[in-house]
Amino acid sequence: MQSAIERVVSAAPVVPVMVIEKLEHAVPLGRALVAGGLPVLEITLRTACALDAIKAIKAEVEGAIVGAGTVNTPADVERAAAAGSEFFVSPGSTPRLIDAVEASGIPILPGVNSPSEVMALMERGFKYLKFFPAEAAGGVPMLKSIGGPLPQVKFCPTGGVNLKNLQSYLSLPNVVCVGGSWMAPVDMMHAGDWAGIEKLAREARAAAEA
Ligand SMILES: O=C(O)C(=O)C[C@H](O)[C@H](O)COP(=O)(O)O
Repeated sequence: MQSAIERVVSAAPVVPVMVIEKLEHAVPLGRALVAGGLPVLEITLRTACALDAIKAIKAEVEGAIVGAGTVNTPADVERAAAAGSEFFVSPGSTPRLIDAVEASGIPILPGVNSPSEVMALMERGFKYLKFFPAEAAGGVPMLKSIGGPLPQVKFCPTGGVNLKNLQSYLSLPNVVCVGGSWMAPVDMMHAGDWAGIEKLAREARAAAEA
């Protein structure tokens, strides 16, 4: 399972967190992000059309690696798996959630923001975790501190990450990629500004590789 999530977190340095309000936005949004160099897509289960959006992007967006975010309960695991999610992301982690994910056979990036939470998941064999909410939970200094005693765990910081601070996270030895919603703004989706979203994705990728 950890090699499966490793494939996901290694595929792109920045993971767009997508809140899709209209199903017809899903495919053009996915295409814009992939064209901008961000193939790993996290579709949050926060909206009514999220599961259909996952299905549509998987069927129609070439090159996308499609995952579900906001996977909070065993029921979420079941419906996100049925929609064809290739990976899951959760804001936090509970034993019941992790049991359900393990039974599904689909890899997850579970959310944590404290050493005890990291250690609980290390006991279960996890090496890749989401650090959430990254900025509010201590940001770069917190990840540096966790990396002292627990260097074997790698993180995808998400929550308050943006074009300005992403390099400070990616330069840490225990950060493998970052996530964020800034390159998929809801107002640009409603305006159908897919070229603008592709440009934001391209900028994010370039900043991550600078
Ligand atoms: O929806 C989820 O499952 C989450 O866990 C939260 C998201 O990862 C953050 O909301 C993204 O944060 P921003 O980039 O600051 O918007």
